[in-house]
Amino acid sequence: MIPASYVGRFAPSPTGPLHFGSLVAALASWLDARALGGHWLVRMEDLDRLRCSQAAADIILRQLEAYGLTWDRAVLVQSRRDEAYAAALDALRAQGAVFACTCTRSQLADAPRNAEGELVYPGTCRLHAVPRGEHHAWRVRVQDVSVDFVDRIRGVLQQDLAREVGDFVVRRADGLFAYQLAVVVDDAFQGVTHVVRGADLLWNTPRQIYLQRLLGLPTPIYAHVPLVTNAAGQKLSKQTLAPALPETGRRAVLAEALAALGHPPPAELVGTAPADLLGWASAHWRIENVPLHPTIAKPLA
Ligand SMILES: Nc1ncnc2c1ncn2[C@@H]1O[C@H](COP(=O)(O)OP(=O)(O)OP(=O)(O)O)[C@@H](O)[C@H]1O
Ligand SMILES: N[C@@H](CCC(=O)O)C(=O)O
Ligand SMILES: [Zn+2]
Repeated sequence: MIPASYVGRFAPSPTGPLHFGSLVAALASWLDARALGGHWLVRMEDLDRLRCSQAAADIILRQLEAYGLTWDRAVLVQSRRDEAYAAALDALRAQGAVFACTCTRSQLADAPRNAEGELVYPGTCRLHAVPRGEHHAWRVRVQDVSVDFVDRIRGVLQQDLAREVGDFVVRRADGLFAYQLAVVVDDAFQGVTHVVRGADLLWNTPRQIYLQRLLGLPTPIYAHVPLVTNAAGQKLSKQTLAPALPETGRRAVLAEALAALGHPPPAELVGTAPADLLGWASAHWRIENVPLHPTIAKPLA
């Protein structure tokens, strides 16, 4: 069934140019929006001012354009949205859903870790009614609930938030708002109905749904596409030195990205212009054909 109004989005962090892995995520999100007659938005997630730059944001937009991934409406930039995030934090404070945490990294060094290697907050500052000290983070008090959601690719998923994540940070001690809060506020602000993104973010989803419920915001429909890995089996990323998307040979790269998403173009279309490949792909897009396994090796990585 085609939704009455579909809004999708791609939300890169402008810490460097897009690589083949980010192209696969952007392409999946764009195709899903176009195939279902929706709008597709771009949001620059530049919360971390030190790691992000305007130059990288400009390059990303140029890369998306060059690969034919056109967006609707103006690009939303998170570094200009502090007021909205502060209002959301106030709303959480007003309902006693957050507490100030003064734990330092070293104090938390022995805390348990979850399967993703993330620290599970041991609850140290939960019971302090007032902040102890000036520099403190704000953490959401996670009740003993499990969050269920249906991923369009991965099916029904469930996470015991208290056990697997614990109270999580919504504003860091250095004053920066956390990704989890910003993404929830902005997805709602932009009217996003469908999130299609990489599986590296799969287990962030329950935290985001938890915040949406606390803030009275709608929950989008989620789909997480497989992560592209390099020859060493690592996620393609800036940290693993994934090369920037090439400026030549885009047709072949796009065909490779479509194949990674379970939509290899027919032989006669390989080598045609990006717009033709994308036209074919949006007409043939079936999210159920996206591979289910969590990673895909990039042949030439
Ligand atoms: N190797 C990958 N395979 C599939 N999707 C990916 C991969 N790397 C990033 N993505 C997706 O790209 C989107 C934009 O993320 P962004 O470009 O900010 O990547 P990132 O994870 O910050 O990259 P990096 O790890 O290179 O810093 C997200 O939806 C993310 O899930
Ligand atoms: N900016 C996030 C992605 C946000 C999202 O798609 O929810 C990242 O760098 O991975
Ligand atoms: Zn603490």
